[in-house]
Parts: sequence; structure tokens; C-alpha cells
Amino acid sequence: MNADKIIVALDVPDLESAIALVDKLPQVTFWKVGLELFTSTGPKILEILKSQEKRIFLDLKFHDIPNTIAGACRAAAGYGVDLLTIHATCGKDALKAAAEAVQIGAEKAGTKPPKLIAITLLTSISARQLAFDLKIPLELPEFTLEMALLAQNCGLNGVVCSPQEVQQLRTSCEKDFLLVCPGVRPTWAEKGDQKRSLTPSQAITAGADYLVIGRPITAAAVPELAWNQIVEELKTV
Ligand SMILES: O=C(O)c1cc(=O)[nH]c(=O)n1[C@@H]1O[C@H](COP(=O)(O)O)[C@@H](O)[C@H]1O
Repeated sequence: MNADKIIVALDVPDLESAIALVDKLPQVTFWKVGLELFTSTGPKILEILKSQEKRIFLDLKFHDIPNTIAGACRAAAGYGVDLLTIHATCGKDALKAAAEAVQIGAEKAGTKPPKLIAITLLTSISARQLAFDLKIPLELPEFTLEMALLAQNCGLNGVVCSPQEVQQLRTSCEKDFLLVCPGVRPTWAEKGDQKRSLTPSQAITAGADYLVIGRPITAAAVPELAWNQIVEELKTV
């Protein structure tokens, strides 16, 4: 069912707001805990979500040298989360170290290793910014493909990519390589800082395995209505 493919971003400042949102949306089975909430609450929020049998995407977007990445991935894997992020631009050695470390960390904690997924290029970056601010001399689709192939070759389980690139990655990467798409915007939602977006139905049609959706649901006047509208849209796919 397509509703199971929606991961809702729990981007709130503290534990109380997080619990209130989770309680308001009992139909959500997969939550993303990102930098804001994890920095504020630490692993406490993960325990709460697990006690409710929710799946968890721990989005800490690690970006560091191989030794530090390995230590962080070992620790994060011990939480027994389902997905974990690292930036592909950490490079080959760090990605390989991360892939090995999640196995070691999970084994030590007696839990299942998370699927390790790499950020290809943040969905808040436009083609113009890639060229003129970051000085990357590749076309955007080529750059994201290179990052995805790098992650795949280093043994990662998938990537985070914009829905605009998902079709190309679906055809170029292995069949079971996970494609997780933030930057998803229903036609009625504001784009905000997202630069490379598509609608939920377009993203699923293009081949996304999961959609990460935050503000269109969590900042809506009635989050449950926004959720229902997105689920209805996905029934048409
Ligand atoms: O790793 C992510 O989840 C992520 C990668 C990316 O390139 N772009 C991106 O928006 N995200 C996350 O996806 C969520 C999108 O939230 P909204 O823009 O509110 O729907 C945020 O929590 C971001 O941190």
C-alpha cells in the first residue's frame, strides 16, 4: 500500500511537540528523526517511537573523516533504527567504513543493521547553485548519478535523491537499491526551501521507494487532513 511509503519528517524542536504530533497522526507508521529533534532530545525520541512499533529513519546526515564516520555509524546502528543517512560526498573510504560499521554496531547491540543511505545532493540545491556556488563542473543529473553509483559501489543500501532524478537512478542502479525522496510537494503545498520537487504521485510513478514529507503535513492547519489528502492522491497511482 502506498501509504506505507510515506515517511513523515518529525522536524519539531522538542520532545513534547514530537509526542503531540505522533499522537495526532497514529496512522503514520514511519517517522524521520532528523538533526533538530535528535540534537534536542537525543535517543529518547527513538525509544518512544519504538515502544509504539513505528519504523524510524534516523537522518543524521553524517559527513566526516572515515574514522569518525565509522564510530558514529557503529553508535547509531546500536539504536536499532531502520534507515540511517550519510553524505555521499564523504568519499569512498568513509562510505565503505560506514557500511562496515553499521554491521558491527548492530551486531554488538544485538539488533538488525539499518539500511545505510547516502545523500546524493540536497534537494534544496538548484542546478544553478551546484554550478555557481559549489563550483561542481557536472550537470546536476550527472552529479547525482555519480554520487548514487559511488554509494552503490561502496556497499550502501540506497540513496536520498530528489524526485526529479529518481527515474534516471531507477534505471541506472540495482533493482533493490533504495531510492528515498524528500522534496515532495503536493500541488496545494508551498515549496519553501525545496528546489527540486515533484508531487507525491509523480515521485512514486517515477520509481521512488519512499517519500519523505514534512511541512506539507506537519505544518498544515489539520495534519490529519493533509495526510489523508496525500494518501488519496497516492491511491490514483
Ligand atoms: O535526508 C533527508 O531526509 C533530506 C535530504 C534532502 O536532500 N532534502 C531534504 O529535505 N531532506 C529532509 O527531508 C525533510 C523534508 O521536509 P519538508 O521540506 O518539510 O517536506 C527534512 O526533514 C529534510 O531534512
